[in-house]
Amino acid sequence: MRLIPLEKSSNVGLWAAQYIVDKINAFQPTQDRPFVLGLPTGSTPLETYKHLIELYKMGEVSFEHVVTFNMDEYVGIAPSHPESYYSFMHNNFFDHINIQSQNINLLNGLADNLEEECQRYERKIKSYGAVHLFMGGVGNDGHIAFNEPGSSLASRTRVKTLTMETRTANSRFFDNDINQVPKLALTIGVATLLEAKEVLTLVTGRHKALALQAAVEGSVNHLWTISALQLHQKAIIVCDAFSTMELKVKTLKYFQELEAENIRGL
Ligand SMILES: N[C@@H]1[C@@H](O)[C@H](O)[C@@H](COP(=O)(O)O)O[C@@H]1O
Repeated sequence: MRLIPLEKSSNVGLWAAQYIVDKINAFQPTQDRPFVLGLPTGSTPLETYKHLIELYKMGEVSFEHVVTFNMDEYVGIAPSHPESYYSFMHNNFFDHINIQSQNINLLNGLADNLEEECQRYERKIKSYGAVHLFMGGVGNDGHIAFNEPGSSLASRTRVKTLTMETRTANSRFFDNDINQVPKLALTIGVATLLEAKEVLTLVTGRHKALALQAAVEGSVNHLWTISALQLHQKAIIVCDAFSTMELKVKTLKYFQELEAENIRGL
């Protein structure tokens, strides 16, 4: 695992955006050989999306031959709902870049048969071989995508019941009314995520400190699904200073020294 400890949360977005752009450009994607990018929602990646849009507008990257797969979607709200992940992705990213609409993949939380929808998604990912780079965030309780505490580390895309903690955290997007927050979601599984060639996780803020500790210093444990990243060959966590509060000084120093070249000035 690589841990990139940066000072400010704004630097996390900048670092991640530049990393993604460099990966896409090095891959030199074409129509027949697209770059496959996995994407999250949430407040944390907003800064990254902002920088990706800027880099696109500056001509530093093209998304014409990029295929995207989102991590998750609420069950029971229409794509047109302002808080659907469909709306989030279009408003904050897709509508501002040159991605082709047929290259955008999101789970459909209104599908008649949710099980079949999840299997369709898994098949679609497999049809591209693998996701080249999956960006993600983490919940306060260490969940990745919507793989809540206790999720099987072998899980695949499926329907998941959201915990009270997640619904409470996300109620800020639903007029602070937990009753408006969907109780179910569709989410890629932990195993689905681990099959990506590379996983880039963004962690910012004091409220994520325990999750970061579980990811880096904890043992692999289904109660903190983020810890499954320890099983991945190429996992990168990029974080700000606030989120490192629960790490041992020794741990932090170790990664700071390892990454000295990559974090200079950030
Ligand atoms: N399903 C999403 C996760 O993918 C995301 O990582 C998490 C944290 O979001 P935020 O970045 O807003 O803290 O929120 C939701 O639960």
